[in-house]
This record gives sequence, C-alpha cells and structure tokens, in this order.
Amino acid sequence: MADKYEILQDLMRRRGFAWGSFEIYGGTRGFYDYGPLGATIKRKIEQKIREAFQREGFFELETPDITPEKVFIASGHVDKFVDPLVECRKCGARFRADHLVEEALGIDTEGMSADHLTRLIREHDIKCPECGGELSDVWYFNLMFETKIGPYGDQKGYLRPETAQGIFVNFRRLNAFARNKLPFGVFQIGKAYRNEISPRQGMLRLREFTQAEAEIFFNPKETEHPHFDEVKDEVLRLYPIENQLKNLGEIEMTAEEAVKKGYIMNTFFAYYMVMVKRVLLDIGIPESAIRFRQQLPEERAHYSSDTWDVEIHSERFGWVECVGIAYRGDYDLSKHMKMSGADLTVLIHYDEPKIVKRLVVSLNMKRVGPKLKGDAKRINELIQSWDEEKLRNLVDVLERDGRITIEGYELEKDDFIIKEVEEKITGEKIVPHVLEPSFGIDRPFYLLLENSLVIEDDRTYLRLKKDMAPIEVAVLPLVAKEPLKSIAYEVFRKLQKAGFIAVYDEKDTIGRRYIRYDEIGTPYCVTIDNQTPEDGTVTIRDRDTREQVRVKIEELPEKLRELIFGE
Ligand SMILES: Nc1ncnc2c1ncn2[C@@H]1O[C@H](COP(=O)(O)OP(=O)(O)OP(=O)(O)O)[C@@H](O)[C@H]1O
Repeated sequence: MADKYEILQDLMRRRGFAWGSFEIYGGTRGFYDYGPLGATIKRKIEQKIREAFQREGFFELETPDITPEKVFIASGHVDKFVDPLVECRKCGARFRADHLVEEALGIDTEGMSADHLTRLIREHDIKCPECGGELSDVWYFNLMFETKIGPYGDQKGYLRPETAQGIFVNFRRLNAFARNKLPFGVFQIGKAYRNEISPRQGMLRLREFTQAEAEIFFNPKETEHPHFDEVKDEVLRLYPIENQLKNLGEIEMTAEEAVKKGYIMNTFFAYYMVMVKRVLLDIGIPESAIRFRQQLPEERAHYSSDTWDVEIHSERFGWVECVGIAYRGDYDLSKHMKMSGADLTVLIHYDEPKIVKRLVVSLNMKRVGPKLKGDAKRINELIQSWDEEKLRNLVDVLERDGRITIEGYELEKDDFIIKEVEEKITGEKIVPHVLEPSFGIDRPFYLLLENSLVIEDDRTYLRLKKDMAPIEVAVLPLVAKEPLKSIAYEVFRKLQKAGFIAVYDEKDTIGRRYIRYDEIGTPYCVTIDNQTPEDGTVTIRDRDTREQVRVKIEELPEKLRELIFGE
C-alpha cells in the first residue's frame, strides 16, 4: 500500500491543491504551484497569521523582493548566508556537504568548517551518492539569488532571502509612525528566495517560498510583556538545549513556569511563543503535533543569540521546523546604522529627568594661541567632539603626567580649561532590540494537510478545521432533475451571496459526490431532496460524522455560519 505521503501527494495533484512547478517542461526542483484549492488554504493560513499580528497592534508593511546589494552587505547575508557545497569530480553532481556527511556517518555536522567537512569526506572515503565518483573539496556557497538592477547591470541586487530586512531598512519611518514609542511590531507577508542546494522533501525545502515575519522592537531594559497574564497558563511542550544534549526528551510546563525556571529568557519572549502556538492551533494543527525546540548555539543564524523553532510533526519527515522565534538583539539596526549613516535610534524619555555630571574641556586659547598658531581652533574642536570616556582619559593623563601630546603638540595642564557641570537629562537614545517570530507558510500548509488526512476503509478525506476548508459548502440536488436542480441552484447562489465559498454539483450519484467533497475537506454538503419542494427544508451532512440534519432554507446561512465559523 502507498504510504500517507504518496497518497497525499496524489490527492494534492489530482484535486488541485499543489504540485511541482513547470510540469510541462519537465519541472524545476524547489518550486511549487498552488492550485485553486491550495491557494485558498494558503490565503486562509496567511489571513489567520495577519489577524493574530493585528490583534497585537502590529503594522503591516510591503517592500520589494529585489533588494540592492548594500542592504545584504550590512545585514551580513553576503558574507554569512552560506551552505557547504561539494561536487562530484566524475558526474558533476553537487550536494550539501553537511547532509552527505551526516547521512554517511550519522553525526551532527552543525557549524563545521569547510576544511573539517573535507577532512571527514577524505578520512571516511565518502563517495558521490549518484555515481560513486570522487568528491571535490568542500566550499561555501551563498544561497541568495543574484540579479542586476537597471539596463547597465552596474547595480548588483539580490532576491531577498527573508522579508525582515525590508522592515529594518524602514525603521526610521516606522518609528515615527509609532510616535517613537516602544515596544511596537511591524510585519510583512511575502516571498523569500533561497537557492537551496538540494531542494527535497516535496514542499518543505523550496527555492521560492512565503514567509510571514514580524519584527517586534523593544527596549532591552523592559522585557516584561504587559499582557503576559493573559497567556501565562498556556502549556508549552519544550525541548531545550540541555535536554537535547543530554537526550532527556521534551518537557511540558506553563509559560509562566518556563520563565521562572529560566528555560525561556523573559515574559516578552514567552508571550510570543504562546502567540505562535495559538496561531498554529487556530490553523488546525493538532496540539500533539506542536513542540518548541531551542536551537543549539551552532545552529543559530548569524544575527541571533537565542532562537526557538516551532516544529510540527510529520509522519514521513519527523519534526519539521515551521516557525523560528529569534532574538535578534540590536544586530540588524546597528549594522544598517553603520552602513547607511542613518539614525535608527529611539529616544526614550525618562519618567523623571536625571541630573548627570559632565566634563567640559576646552583649550585655554590665550595660552595656547602662540604655541599652536593656526591649529588652535581645529584642535579645540577636536576635543569638543570627544565623548565622556575620552575626556576622562585626557584629564587622568594630565593629573598623572602634567602634560599630554595631541596631534603632535605637547600641551600642559594649564593649557586646558576643565570644568565639571551638572546637566538635566530628560531621556536617552537607544538602539531597540528585536524579537522576531518568522512563520514559513508552505511548510505549515503541507503539514496541515498531512495532519488532517484520514484514511478509512471506504474513504480518504481531509479532516480540515472547518473554517480552513477551501470549499466550505457543496450544494447538491439529490438527482439532476427538476425541480430539485433549480431549487439547488438558487440555494447555491444564496450561500455564495452570503459570503460562503460554495459550489453547485449535480454530477454522479449522491454517494460519490459526498465522497468527492469529503476528500477535499468540505465540512458540509447541503442536499436538496424530494422533501424540499414540499416543505422548503434541506439536509446538512457533516463530513466527519456523516450525519444529516434537516433545516429550513431560510435558516441555512445562519446555521452554516455557526457550524463552520462558530459565530
Ligand atoms: N527553503 C525553504 N522552503 C520552505 N520554507 C522555508 C525554507 N527556508 C525557510 N523556510 C520557512 O521560513 C521559516 C523561517 O526561516 P528561517 O530563516 O528561520 O529558516 P531556516 O532556519 O533557515 O530553515 P532551515 O534550517 O530549514 O533551512 C522557517 O521556519 C520555514 O518555515
């Protein structure tokens, strides 16, 4: 018998969910098309995430996929967004060197250098899995797709490998929009592109995929989430670093306990872990198939100092990372500030002004004038530009040695006017820190279908959460005869106008039609039978229980809304 994966792949292709792209030209690995039913479910997933972000008060943003090189030099992607690659010297096939070594030796290769991987390949005589040929040395390959901007090709660009950078480079405007008040969140739902070396596992590793990322900017001194109380009792299934290293398995505890025991760094982080879990439940992923795995230090992206992956269980592929929740610190904003020169800080106002002592140092122009001549003004300005630390250092040297050399001029203590003044400060500028929940859409899409697939003796069907179904209701005349046909068509139009995704179908026996709609996850079929012309009632059949209830046609929209959306 075909396994669940194959049954699902067949169903996805045959019934219009998703399939490999460019089929008629032989296909290109790493690209998937969403068919009519798949595209509808994908939009519903995106919409659930959008609504969850909006409930947090986050702003939505839309920025270009094509991005000039500078942005990714600043973000570190040009240097660091790389995977180890190896080539067969005989057949030319290329492979992820770390995957090859992992498969051959059963060891973990995270974070290994190219040299280390080459050494392991040589020592263990690992050969090309395609033809058995000799393998080359390992080198690092950048995963970004390159492109040229403009007709002269002089400006290099990349297709973005994550949607996040579009948010960071807009920080100044977004901060003004948020009226300079932390914390605030900004999200973007859009395409990301990675030239994955070996796309595999169906739609789990694509070269073009959709992400929904939120960047939450906060003051690192304020890491208590104001609404943590609302979520503190949610139970999380955690797989922390320590438990992975010591093979201790997963642990379950409430979000509050996890923070208290130090598994999760603060309530701010924990709050968004709960939010992600609730979104996945809302999409219809079963609770038993969700866990949080803390990334090992060597797995983390270059910008992150702590990351929890939210994994969904697959019968075929085991635990699959679907969402990453990364603590990005001030990495991105600081890098962009340095590269662009833009001020990406936020002014934090103190509750009460602070009095601070500040050194004011200048040259005693009357004394130094003759000595420094034309340079006096310049050197005085240079000293004015020094920060507190540098000025303290100057004063320390003068106290100790009585003299100091600046720009080749030897100056004595009396050449300076040194004062300490008190200043009232109302706030300070900080570079905010960032917490990022980053959802992939395609992986949860596949795992939703896999986790919803039910194989019974007489039918195979998608037990999708009802509001996630791509067709919400099928309207079926019992037989394709009048007056049933006309009444059924009228009911269908009524439901369409009421906002349901509905279809009308009169082909085949009623039993076959039920099976057809069960298969694609349609939660309810409405049947117009011989009793309908007599008393204006129809039946509603439930996909999961196959039970039917009779309702009046006028009550149908309200009843279905209640059944499907719980409204
Ligand atoms: N090649 C891909 N195909 C489909 N979805 C992807 C791919 N790469 C990343 N994603 C999705 O985007 C989310 C966030 O991206 P992130 O950069 O954290 O992934 P990642 O850790 O690089 O993934 P992986 O380790 O599997 O390559 C992932 O959790 C996943 O759902």
